[in-house]
Order: sequence, then C-alpha cells, then structure tokens
Amino acid sequence: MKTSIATVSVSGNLREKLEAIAAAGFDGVEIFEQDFIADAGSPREVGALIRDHGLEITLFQPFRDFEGLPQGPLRDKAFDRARRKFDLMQELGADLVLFCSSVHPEALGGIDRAAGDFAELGEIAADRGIRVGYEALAWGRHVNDHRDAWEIVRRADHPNIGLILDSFHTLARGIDPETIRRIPGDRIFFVQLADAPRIDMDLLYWSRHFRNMPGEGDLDMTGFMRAVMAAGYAGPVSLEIFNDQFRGGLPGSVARDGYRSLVALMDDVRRAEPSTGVDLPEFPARVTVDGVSFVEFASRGKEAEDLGALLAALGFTRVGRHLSKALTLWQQGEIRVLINEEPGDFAGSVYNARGTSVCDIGLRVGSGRDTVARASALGGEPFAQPASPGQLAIPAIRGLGGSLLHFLDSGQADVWSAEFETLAEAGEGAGLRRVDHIAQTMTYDEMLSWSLFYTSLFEMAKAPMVDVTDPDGLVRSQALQAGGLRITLNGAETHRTFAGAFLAESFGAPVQHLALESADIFATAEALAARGFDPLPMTENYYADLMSRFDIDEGMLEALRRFNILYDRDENGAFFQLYSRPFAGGMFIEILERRDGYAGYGAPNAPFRIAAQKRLMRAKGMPSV
Ligand SMILES: O=C(O)c1ccc(O)c(O)c1
Ligand SMILES: [Mg+2]
Repeated sequence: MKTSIATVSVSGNLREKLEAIAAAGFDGVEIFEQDFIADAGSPREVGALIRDHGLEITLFQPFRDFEGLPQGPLRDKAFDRARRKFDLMQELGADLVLFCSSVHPEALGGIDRAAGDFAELGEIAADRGIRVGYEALAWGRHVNDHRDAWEIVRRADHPNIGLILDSFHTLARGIDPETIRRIPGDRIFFVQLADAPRIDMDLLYWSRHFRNMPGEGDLDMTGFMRAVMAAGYAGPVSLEIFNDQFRGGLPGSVARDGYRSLVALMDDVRRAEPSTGVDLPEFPARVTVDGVSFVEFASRGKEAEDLGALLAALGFTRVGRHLSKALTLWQQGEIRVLINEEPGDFAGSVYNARGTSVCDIGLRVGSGRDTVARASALGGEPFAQPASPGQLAIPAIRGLGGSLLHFLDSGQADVWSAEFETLAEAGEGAGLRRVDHIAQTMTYDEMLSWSLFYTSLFEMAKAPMVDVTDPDGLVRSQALQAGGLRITLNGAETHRTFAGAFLAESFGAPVQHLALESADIFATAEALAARGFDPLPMTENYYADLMSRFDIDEGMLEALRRFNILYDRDENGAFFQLYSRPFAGGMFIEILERRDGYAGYGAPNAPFRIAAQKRLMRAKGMPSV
C-alpha cells in the first residue's frame, strides 16, 4: 500500500512541506498546483527535489472547469490549458492529474457531452503518457456525485481516463459509499481521504476549512475505504485535508498525525474486512486499557515535601522507597502516586523544565510489548533510558508534552516489590479507591492531535466536545473513555483561562488534575477534614442555585455545603465532586463519587469551580491570574 498526502494538507513552503511529509514516512505526495507555482524552482528542479526526498508524485492537482463548455473559444482555451499543464507535468515527472467537476457558469450539462470532452482529452493525454482522473466536487455545477462522475468516465471509454474518489465529497453529501463496490477497481485512478466534523454548513465552506484526518471527524471513513478496497482498488491512499488550523500548525506534527491516521484507518479496514487484502505490515490491534497503574510526579526538595503533605492529607500512605533512586511510592486503594526527586533521570529534566508536574503515567494493559509495537507502527516514538541496577525494563512511549506513558501487563514482574523497599502497608486512608480520570491540558489547536493519539492506540470512545466557560475565555473539553481509562482533554484558547495559565506557567505540563474515586464521598470528606485537608471553598450562591435546579433534601444540601461538595445529575444517576486547592502553578486534585452509572464529568459545575480556583490564586498572589 502506498501512502500519500496532498501538499495542501501541511503548513509551510513547498520545501518545508516535503521535508515534513518525507520525515513522517509517506511514500508519495499530491502536488497542489499553488504550492508548485509559489516555489522558485523550475519544474525539473522541483521534480528532482521531490524524488531526492524519496517521494513519488502521486498526483498533480487540481485542473478546474474543463468539461461541458460550449464549442468555441472557451472550450478551445480549456483544451489549450490542459496541454500546457500536461507539458508541465512531464517536466515535473508526474503522470496522473486530477480534473475536478466544473463550476463554470457557462458549463452545459449532459453526461455524453462531458464524456465526449474526456474521450478527446484522453487522446491528448495518451500521447504524453499521462492519465487523467475525474473527481466530482460536492458542489460541482452539473456533476456532484461520484456515481455521475463514474458514468462520464465509463462513457468516455478511454484507458487514460479514470475516476478519482474523495471521501469528503461522497460522505458529506450523504451518498452511500457502498455504491463504490460496483465500480471496477482498475478504473479508479486515485483515492483521496478526508474526514470532517458533522457541522451543518455550506458544502464548499465546510470542505475548504474543516476537513480533518481520518478518525478525527464524524464521517464513516472505514465504510468508505472498505468499499474502495472491495472494488479492487490498488493505487495510493492519499490524504487531502483542507483545514485552517493545520495550515497554521507545525508541518512535522500535522504530517505525523496524517501518517498515524492513515495507517490506523487502513488497519481498521483490514480487520473489518480481511478479504480486501490491505497490503500493510502486520501489527497489533488497538489496546484495551484495564486501568491506571501509577501517576508519577517530578518534584524536588520543599515542593516534594509539600506534595507529600497533600497526599498524606488526602489519605495516602507512603508505602515504599525505591532501592536506588530518590523515588517514593504513595498508595491508597488501587491508586499509586510516585514522587521522583532523582536529578539525573528523565524526571529530573522534566522538573528542571517545568517544576513539579506529572512526568509519567503507568497504564495497565493486556500486553505492554504489543502496545509499543502498535504505537511504533503508527509512527510513535518508543522511549528507553539507561536502567539502574535492579530496575525492570517496562515498555514506554512518549505521550503528551513529551511526558512518558509506561505499559504494565500481567506478565510483567511486580515492579513494586522488585524495586521498592516496603515502608508501610496502604491502609483504608480516606476511602479513595482508584483513578477515575486524568485531565490533560493543551492548547486548543493540539486537541485533535491528542485525541487521535489516544483513539488510534487504545480501544477508546470519544464523548462529544463540551464548552467550559472560564471567566476569561472558553475551554473546550473532550472526554475519551476506554475500559479502565478515562482521559479528559482540555483545550485552552487563551493564557488567561485557568487551564491556559497553567499551561503557560508549567511550560506545557500535560496533566492539570487527577480525579480520584470514592465509594462514599461524605465519609471521605469527613475523613479528609479529620486530616486537616483544605477543600476548595464553594459559594453560597452555588448552593442556592442547586436547590433551584434539583430536588435535593435539606439534609443532603447541608452536607454538600458543609463539605464544599458539588453536585450534578444525568439520566442515570447523581454525581458528587470535591476539589483540593490549586498547587504547583495550577494543578489540583478532584475527588468524586458516581452513583448509578452517572457517565459525565460535572461540566455544569466547571465554571463555578474555575471561578473559585481563580479567586484563591488571586488571593495568594499566584502569578497565573
Ligand atoms: O476545494 C476545491 O476546490 C478542491 C480541489 C481539489 C480537490 O481534490 C478537492 O477535493 C477540492
Ligand atoms: Mg479531492
């Protein structure tokens, strides 16, 4: 299988684009004509440059407004333009060109007229060894459906004229992709892929600004590609993504996301329909995450002491000390928190760059090796650092913000007894049992990239995006959920939001808060109070509003108020939350109880929680507000 991407999908000048595309692992590139014209190199030089990057020109595009013009100067000019572009392609070393369906105001309809134009063009193309692919734009004047484009190609009946399919144009119009199965695979000259979020808007505007990578949007990319492969298509699979954010993004990361999305999609296709014979090296399927094994903080000195004191107030016990490193293990229920003060380690470099922050997350998975093998096949970076004596090798990769993800499986020797001296047994503590979710903060522009990272590696579902209003801006929040792992991604648009300020203060630390589950939040709150835990204070206005929104009995309301517990409900059940005060530049701990399968994250409470956090930060003169 040849992978390809259109230059229009990546930011930068042509040379930066090519560099990024080659480095990401693609075999070929669609040259978007504008990118070529803007370059100072001659066609031959640009062609050589592309091949020097180890890339093949899979397609030259687009040629517009060709077919259906009335006999006379307009039509003659269209043929003349085509000849000139064929000459240019010969110099570039490109043999396939995309003609998109006409939007020309003078274009006449008629399938046979268009077929006649392409039959004539086929002869001109054949003389030069060029093939022409015809694509139905979703907003084409007369042709806006791949079935009509195929009928034109079929009637043109010329070996140098074929069909180009683009998932966006088919799926955005709601055309059933199953109709592709009826088209002979060798008549499909090229396939372009783009996903998109479901937004109700003008097709052209939607296509030119909001396309995204397969898996990042809501279109049925797997269904589309299954039909294409079942039809017998054997050419390149190519991404053609028009997206405002990507145009302004970093070329390298957009290209890497593209590669990841394309390989993950084709892997899904072969698993869903093995008979399609997708030609892709074998690698493991998406991984099921059983739970969070540990969360590790990089810290040092007084900050590490303060963090330890917070953990103690939360009911954690310091259960172990690493045999060779300045690393302590705290535990409560199934929750393990590590505080790493080792200066020479990965944690040391994280501390130097960001101060106290989460540097590593350990996940329990079926197979750690398979997880890393899948991540690598998708273009990810395995991580290894020199092990100290007695240290176990645990498979790891780089995750958000360069932090680490370690993968522990049941076959892995027990790292806790092997590497740690036992100091105490973990007691009941305050009744916290497990990590409910890990909340990661990033810029809004990075959200798609990180949701793709998680959903392509793990068996995970995406919840709809919700808007969280901070007094100083909007934060978008999206929850990703797998068996034993929930992650919320919070995308900050400005540094003035609580999330954005944290990001700026911590130089991109990935985890802003940990949410820990209690089986009985009132008992936990009682136990925390006894340990001197200082919760985030909520306002009387908040509780008055709760009374108006919900039927809560007086006794319960009084307990909520007394312990500063927040409340929500969904169609399943009730939800209770309790927050720590912010520490280390805006991190915090959430304690929660879900009753009767409450599935959300308390989004209606977020504005009031954020306002309370900001009030406290301001009162303490902390720099972020
Ligand atoms: O938006 C466009 O004009 C355009 C051009 C070429 C394509 O392949 C396409 O899908 C859209
Ligand atoms: Mg297209």
